[in-house]
Amino acid sequence: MSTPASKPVKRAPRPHRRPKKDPARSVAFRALRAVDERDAYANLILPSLLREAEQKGMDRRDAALATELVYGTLRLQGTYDAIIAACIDRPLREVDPPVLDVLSLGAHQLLATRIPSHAAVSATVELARAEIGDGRAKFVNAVLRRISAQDLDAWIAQVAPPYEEDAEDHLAVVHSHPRWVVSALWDSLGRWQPGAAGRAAVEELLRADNDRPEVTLVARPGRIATEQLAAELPDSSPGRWSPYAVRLAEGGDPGSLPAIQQNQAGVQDEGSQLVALALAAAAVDGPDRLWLDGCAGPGGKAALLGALAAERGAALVASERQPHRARLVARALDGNPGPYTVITADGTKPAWRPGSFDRVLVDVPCSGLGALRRRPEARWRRRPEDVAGFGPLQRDLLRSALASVRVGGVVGYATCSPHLAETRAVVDDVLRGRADVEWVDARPLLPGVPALGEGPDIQLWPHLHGTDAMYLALLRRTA
Ligand SMILES: C[S@@+](CC[C@H](N)C(=O)[O-])C[C@H]1O[C@@H](n2cnc3c(N)ncnc32)[C@H](O)[C@@H]1O
Repeated sequence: MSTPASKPVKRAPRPHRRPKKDPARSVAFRALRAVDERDAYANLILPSLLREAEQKGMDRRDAALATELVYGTLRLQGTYDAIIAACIDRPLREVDPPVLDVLSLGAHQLLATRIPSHAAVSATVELARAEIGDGRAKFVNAVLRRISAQDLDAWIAQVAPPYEEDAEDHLAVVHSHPRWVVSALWDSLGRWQPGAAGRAAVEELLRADNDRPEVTLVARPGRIATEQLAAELPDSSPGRWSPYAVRLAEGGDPGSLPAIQQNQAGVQDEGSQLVALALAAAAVDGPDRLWLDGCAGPGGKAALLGALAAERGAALVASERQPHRARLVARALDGNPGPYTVITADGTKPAWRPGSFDRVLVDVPCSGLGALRRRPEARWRRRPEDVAGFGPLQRDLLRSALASVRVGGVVGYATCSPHLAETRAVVDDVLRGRADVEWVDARPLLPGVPALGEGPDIQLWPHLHGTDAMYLALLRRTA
């Protein structure tokens, strides 16, 4: 029996397989899109996406993975962009932003986590199928396979320009900072640490910006003892410099602590604690009854100042221009052991008589280049012109603070930026030609804190002090 010539068989189309659900990567992708599209802040959008996903059953491990993916990808975006650019044959700016976000998430898993390469590629391609479609998923697959061909060090050696040719460009790619930020940080480090601002030191600083910062709490004096707060947190360790600081073990959730819920303690970087402590420790001539925080929102320093003021029978006025931030200040001060008032006011047009206060803090709006550890997207969003933009307001707020303090009283001018244009340059400009103000050396007011430079003002550094890069100048009215 002969078999009939077989007809060409028409292959049945492969059944469409739905992409697998991966809650961690999907949350991470949505967070990156929100940061990119809506200028969302990762530290605000991510917790709300996680809460939503947890209600649908996401577990803690996936939440931790999503957090690592979002923060890690945003921090190392500059390095990943250079690597992705080397793996595609068109300019990076021609890649659709959602595709680029998926690629960056994949690059982070491949180059900076312990996720095995095959799992990182397949999970990211699944994510691409679910979020941006099958066609683009193929492109993602091809690019990720190229990226997976070598490790991060090999990629950096390939894509970063040689240090000897252009040191700042090299560091910008290796440590994932915009070039202008590398330049500004290096200038400032050179000003404050002249003997220790070579390549190794600036690399340590840039690396510290890419480390996950530990969470530090402040035990507000008069409300809870530091030891008592520490006892509530078994794996915590004492602060390095502030007697009120308690450092949380990794993975702790401070929001759930009774001491935080009752305002006895707060989340506060040690650098911010030191600013408040130094201002409170500065000598004033005469009475010490009324303190002002002129830029108080959201209220971290005001809450510490209020507690310190209460200990010596002084009152605090906490002033903030934006009503919603003034409400946060009121919440932070709620239950303060001594008298305080929260007002909504423009600090450049004081709502009080000149010379009303014994101590004044102005923690002015700034570029935030000292807190890049905490705000992973900030370095990509900020522009050099922002720094110049803050200048007039910073000068006005300092002038106004000097007018608000009485003769013999002290003003603290603080920024969470080490950019010289926002720190010493502002103070020098405001003091130029004035004979009624003297510098107070801030260094002895921070006992035990090393590497504070030649004074009288101080600059803290993440790599040297483990704090945000806070700046503080203390100034006394003399006439
Ligand atoms: C760096 S933040 C202060 C942080 C605060 N000291 C803390 O530790 O929580 C600067 C604050 O100044 C406020 N601000 C901006 N312009 C102001 C003005 N003209 N008068 C008063 N506050 C102002 C901003 O709204 C912002 O809340």
